[in-house]
Amino acid sequence: MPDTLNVTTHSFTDCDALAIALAERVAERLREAIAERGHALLAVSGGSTPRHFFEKLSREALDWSKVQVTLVDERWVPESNERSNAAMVKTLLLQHEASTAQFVPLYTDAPTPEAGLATVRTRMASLALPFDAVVLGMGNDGHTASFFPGGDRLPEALDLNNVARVLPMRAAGAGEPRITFTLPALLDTRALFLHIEGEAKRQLLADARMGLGEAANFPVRAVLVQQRVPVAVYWCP
Ligand SMILES: O=C(O)[C@H](O)[C@@H](O)[C@H](O)[C@H](O)COP(=O)(O)O
Repeated sequence: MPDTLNVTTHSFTDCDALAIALAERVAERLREAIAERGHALLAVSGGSTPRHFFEKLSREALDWSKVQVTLVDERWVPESNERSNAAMVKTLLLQHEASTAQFVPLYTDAPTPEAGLATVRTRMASLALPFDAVVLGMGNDGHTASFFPGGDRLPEALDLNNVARVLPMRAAGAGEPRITFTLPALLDTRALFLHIEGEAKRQLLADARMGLGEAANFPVRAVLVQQRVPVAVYWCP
């Protein structure tokens, strides 16, 4: 059901149905890209929400050897750390059918994201942009990717005229330093999904979209009000 010009919400009665539907939709985009261009590029989120979606997507039959997978953002921790998004993607997504996909990490072994930035930028320059699908999540504080409220480089990250694709980000609510694709980089996609679960996030997203109260300043609002690419919200209770 279209909510506004740019946001369409797909609501599911249970989260298993959502994971199946989102996996099918993303797989379809990847197959189309491979048919049209010979390769596909997918960016996914970390955090806890996408786990079930990753498992479903990993079983989708397509030529995964032609797919590059990266993250919309990463916590600056090695893969041995349980908070590593890369480790989760490798375990839950790059298995089964998807085991032959090429993973392009945002993390390097530099001590900080600032110190690793040049290496990450070089690595990301090899991506065959635009993305074919970007799957965002959202935190309870209204962040998406690493666009955290109060983030030290938030204005730069949300600046639609910024030519930088990746930026370090530090914020009180982030847990650890982060590295993130910028908003204009993430909007350079053929399909944009926002996957959220639970009533609290549904309400928060609705408030952010309407610009109500505290949510008017939540970074996720920048994704909802931009007019570059339609947003498909996938929600389950
Ligand atoms: O590294 C991360 O933290 C994510 O990429 C982040 O942007 C995530 O999407 C939200 O924090 C939601 O996280 P949950 O799914 O755990 O609520």
